Amino acid sequence: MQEDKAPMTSDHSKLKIPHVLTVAGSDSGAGAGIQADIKACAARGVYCSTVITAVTAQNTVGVQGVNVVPEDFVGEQLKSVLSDMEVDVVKTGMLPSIGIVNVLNQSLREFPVQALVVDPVMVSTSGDVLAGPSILAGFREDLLPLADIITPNLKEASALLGGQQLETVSDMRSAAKLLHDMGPRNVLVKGGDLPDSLDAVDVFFDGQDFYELRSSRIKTRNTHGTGCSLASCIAAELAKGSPMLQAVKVAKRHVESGLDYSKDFVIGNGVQGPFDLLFRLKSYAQNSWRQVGFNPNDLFLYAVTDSRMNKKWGRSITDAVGAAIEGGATIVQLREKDVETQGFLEAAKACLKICRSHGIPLLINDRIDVAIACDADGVHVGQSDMPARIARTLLGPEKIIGVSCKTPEQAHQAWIDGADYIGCGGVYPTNTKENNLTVGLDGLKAVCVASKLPVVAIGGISASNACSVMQIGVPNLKGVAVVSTLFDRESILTATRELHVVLQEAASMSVQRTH
Ligand SMILES: Cc1ncc(COP(=O)(O)OP(=O)(O)O)c(N)n1
Ligand SMILES: Cc1nc(C(=O)O)sc1CCOP(=O)(O)O
Ligand SMILES: [Mg+2]
Repeated sequence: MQEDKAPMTSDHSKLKIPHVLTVAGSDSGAGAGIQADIKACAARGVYCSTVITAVTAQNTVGVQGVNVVPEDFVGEQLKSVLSDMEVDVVKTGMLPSIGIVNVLNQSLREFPVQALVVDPVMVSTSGDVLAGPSILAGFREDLLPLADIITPNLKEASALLGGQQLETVSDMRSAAKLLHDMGPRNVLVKGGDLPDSLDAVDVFFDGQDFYELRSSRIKTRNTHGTGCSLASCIAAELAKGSPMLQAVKVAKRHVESGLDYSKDFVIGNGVQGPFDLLFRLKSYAQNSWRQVGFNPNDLFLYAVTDSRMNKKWGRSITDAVGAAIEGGATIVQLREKDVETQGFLEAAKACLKICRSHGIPLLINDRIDVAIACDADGVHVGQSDMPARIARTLLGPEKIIGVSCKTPEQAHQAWIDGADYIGCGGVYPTNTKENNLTVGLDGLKAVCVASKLPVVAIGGISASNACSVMQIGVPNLKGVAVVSTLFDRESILTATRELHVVLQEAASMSVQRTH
């Protein structure tokens, strides 16, 4: 042992991460199996280790091949993880041989865990058989009695019950009861394939009470992996310490949202596509997988909307935003102070469409919730709004965050908090924002000089004074943000064009000065 190395410590009290071990097959198409389990646990914020029982060649068409991992090596993987890594919950998926069922059984007796979730995978959703009838006996005799919950679909429940037909919710209740008699402490019979059912109904039985868990049926071909993901979400919630029914309900809701978010994905040519539980992929649904990121030059002509002005001139917010973009606005902020949340969200979605079609970023003033709900490009917050640091946590690393600052200290804090730019004002007195402190050109300059972030000037700026603002001679002042100059005018298009011309002239003058 090297003398200068710090001794290993076994102090695990620092942060115990909930841990699910999934014992399942690999799905090369990554919709189901081990891949789905890892995604589900990640989405639920739980660590996931893996024991691979088989490697399958599969895609959206079906299963083309299965290579079963020798049972000794499954045992070796189980021992590696269970002997060392403090697993809370074991979740099983594809167990393709009776030998593997036996090895698992022995391992669980040697290394007991808090809970065992058994998803009795036998037939893939494409109809391919993943575990033959010989395994049924192993399931029934060895695994079900150890399980805290089993999660069969209708076909699997029927197979475990010797081929009994299950066609109604009442059949599902009887099946849940019979399966419960085989030893598991809880049973969830999934009714996704129930004929003539408008809702998706699952029956949960805890040995005493039945619960019919209903949700609306989401029309999509992308359902491959829902079973594995549901069982993994249940395991993840149990690992966090949730009671069983609560874990099942949360998992079901999570899978439903995943189905909804990924319902329009086009992956593969087969009849059944994968769905994805990593919600951030939802932005794919809006085609916003374009490269994202903040370009400080976008602050050049920053249009900030105002619902009162639109009302006064009798125009819709979408017309206002469209005209500002046509006139040369390079970024748009929706600052709708007196609209209700639902109206704001609808307006934001409509404006986002227009902005995306022109490659113009759209930010939301104050309302992080609305920005998240419509997947806007970012937010602008002031000193008494949601702190930028928290906004960053909520919005993630890619979204744009702007912060209003009137002093160098605030500018420094905005940088520490992970903001992308600073809005500094009021440069001049303004009627748009009540009781706004005017900092003047000197105040603007002091903030720009202190700021490590790009700055946009705001407050009382118009085509007649924008040139003086841009000429204060600091390289990180990137543009002006304006409300009334654009939106309290008869023609937004003309007003934006006028300001754009002035800003371009100011920019070319500053280029001439530096040469
Ligand atoms: C670009 C830009 N700069 C400053 C502000 C003002 O934000 P805030 O101080 O939060 O005031 P309200 O706009 O919320 O009244 C801004 N909106 N945009
Ligand atoms: C929204 C806002 N913030 C300001 C600040 O000083 O932070 S001034 C302001 C209003 C800007 O409107 P107009 O362009 O009509 O003067
Ligand atoms: Mg604000």
